[in-house]
Amino acid sequence: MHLNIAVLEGDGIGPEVVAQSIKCLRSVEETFGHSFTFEKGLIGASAIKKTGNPLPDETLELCKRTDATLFGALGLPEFDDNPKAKVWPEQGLLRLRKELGLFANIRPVKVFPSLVKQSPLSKAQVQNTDLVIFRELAGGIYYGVKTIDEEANSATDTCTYTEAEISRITHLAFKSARSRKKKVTLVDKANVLETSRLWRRVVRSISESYPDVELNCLFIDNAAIQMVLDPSQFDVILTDNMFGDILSDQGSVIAGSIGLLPSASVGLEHAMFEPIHGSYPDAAGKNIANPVASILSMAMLLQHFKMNEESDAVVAAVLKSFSKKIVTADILGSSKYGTNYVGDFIADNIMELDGSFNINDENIGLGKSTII
Ligand SMILES: NC(=O)C1=CN([C@@H]2O[C@H](COP(=O)(O)OP(=O)(O)OC[C@H]3O[C@@H](n4cnc5c(N)ncnc54)[C@H](O)[C@@H]3O)[C@@H](O)[C@H]2O)C=CC1
Ligand SMILES: CC(C)CC(=O)C(=O)O
Ligand SMILES: [Mg+2]
Repeated sequence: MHLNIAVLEGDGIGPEVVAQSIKCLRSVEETFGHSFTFEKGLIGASAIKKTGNPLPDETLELCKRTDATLFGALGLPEFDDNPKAKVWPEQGLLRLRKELGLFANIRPVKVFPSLVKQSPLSKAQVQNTDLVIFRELAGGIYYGVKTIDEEANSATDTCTYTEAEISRITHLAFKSARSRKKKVTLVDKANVLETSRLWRRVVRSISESYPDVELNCLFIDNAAIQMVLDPSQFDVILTDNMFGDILSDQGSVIAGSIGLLPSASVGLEHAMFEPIHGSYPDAAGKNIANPVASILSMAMLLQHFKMNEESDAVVAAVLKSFSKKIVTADILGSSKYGTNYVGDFIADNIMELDGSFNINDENIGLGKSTII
């Protein structure tokens, strides 16, 4: 298969972790006889510095005409909370997601057997954790009307959702649950927020079309507790943009490190694959960032194109790196291995599987039918 992939490295550790994914894709290309081409685009702080725009037109056009986008991370401290900044790197990512129609961000949270000890939770609490968060990605408070009144020192952010926005991701979440443990948990704040009440009405109504899937609803504050106490109780978590953003970072602690968790951002026409972490500016250029979240996001890209054997081969190589303790310091404090070394090891160990690797036990937590 030939794929033309847009590569948006972004800022901070973005370029370093994406470089490892490309290395691994070269290995997949060689092992399985595919052909991948890569076209780079600017986004984020580096795009602002070069063009004044966090999402230049060429980048948007690139992502629209290529088969898929591999994204690193963006953001730099000089822009964060800076009242003098006129534009923020994050505006580039939010606009990109909107323009590409990426309405669902699928974030699997899996505790890999060889990393159970890395979780701050006990083995009993985490060993059966295998959940996936369906985070609405194109609406909600991140996109609502904002105001700032400098004189009065007051500001507004507005959270808006429509039935159509809730409905499209809800169907995806229920379809995913059907191929998993048949359970959807809607996480919201319906005791306070009108948008959450709308979510409940729409989701409950849609759930009637999926009688084989159990639906329950949980307030976000309780969900945060439950996720730490007993993450294995969850299968598919369906939630809005901001709650999903925050809850998935919490999930990453359970898995052992935010440097492990991948995601797929999908819509009807386009798809983008991005680690859940940010640009970790303190680590930029130090060769210490964990590349696994980016590499597993790339594995989700392969799944998206039905290259399941190829995706499994990447996951198998990642698992081998865990079992041989070829990991970065966020996983094992005493580790002396850097981003590049771990990336090289994983790329070198991508090979056709001989059948002894049971992907059903060791997958990255994503049922094969979850991606549209
Ligand atoms: N998708 C994106 O591009 C995102 C961008 N951001 C931006 O990133 C910048 C930094 O934000 P933070 O809140 O510090 O979040 P962050 O995710 O960049 O880093 C938080 C902490 O997570 C750990 N971490 C993150 N990635 C890691 C990796 N690959 N390997 C090992 N450890 C890792 C580090 O301990 C780090 O201090 C900000 O400008 C923020 O707006 C934040 C989240 C997502
Ligand atoms: C710009 C932010 C919404 C990025 C982020 O934190 C995320 O998508 O996880
Ligand atoms: Mg986030």
